[in-house]
Amino acid sequence: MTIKVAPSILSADYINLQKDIELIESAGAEFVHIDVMDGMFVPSISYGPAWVKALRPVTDMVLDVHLMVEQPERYINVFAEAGSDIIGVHYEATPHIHRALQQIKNHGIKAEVVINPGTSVAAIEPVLHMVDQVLVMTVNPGFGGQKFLPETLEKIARLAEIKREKGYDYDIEIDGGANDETTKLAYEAGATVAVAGSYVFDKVDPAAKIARLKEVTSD
Ligand SMILES: O=C(CO)[C@@H](O)[C@H](O)COP(=O)(O)O
Ligand SMILES: [Fe+2]
Repeated sequence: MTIKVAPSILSADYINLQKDIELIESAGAEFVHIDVMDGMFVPSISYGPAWVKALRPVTDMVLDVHLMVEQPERYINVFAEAGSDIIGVHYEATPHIHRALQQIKNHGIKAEVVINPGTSVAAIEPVLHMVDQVLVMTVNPGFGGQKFLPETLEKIARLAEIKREKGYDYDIEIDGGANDETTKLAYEAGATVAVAGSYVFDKVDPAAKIARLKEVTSD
């Protein structure tokens, strides 16, 4: 088995996005990670549902939408209708995380709960039975190119333990500062999906970077 790779288009070439999408897909990436930022929950503003709609017909990769927005309930329907396969909502962004996850599932797509580095696994235990994926932020959200926070490894291991104990089958995704070294550590702790933005796109050969993430996690 190897980790599933989810390149984040936050670090892609927006003018030639289709070229980057084709490149990562042919290199074996399973997911494409779409970071939606509202300028409130995080300082940056990125892109909206029109991007998901535009990407849908040009790829078979899983469209993995990470909503970094306040009160994500306001936007779940439009992102689902745009063609998202997975929608992730932050525990910290709504007082109604259970309802937000239900709202995603009502569209017949996968629901993901996301936790910031300062949030414990215990906070989301009551909703783990209903999620398809848990995203452990391995940096504070808002920007690409930050350094992986090693203290998040403990949370990955705890989520893997709960998964085994309770017989859940959610994917455990990491996001932020992923490279060949940090992805290997996260994989060993139990991560099954790695988001990688700058590591994949900032260097000369994205396909080689994807292959490297697969190589360091093959067992
Ligand atoms: O959600 C986010 C940032 O908030 C990410 O998905 C970034 O796009 C990851 O970028 P790298 O740390 O891999 O450069
Ligand atoms: Fe992300």
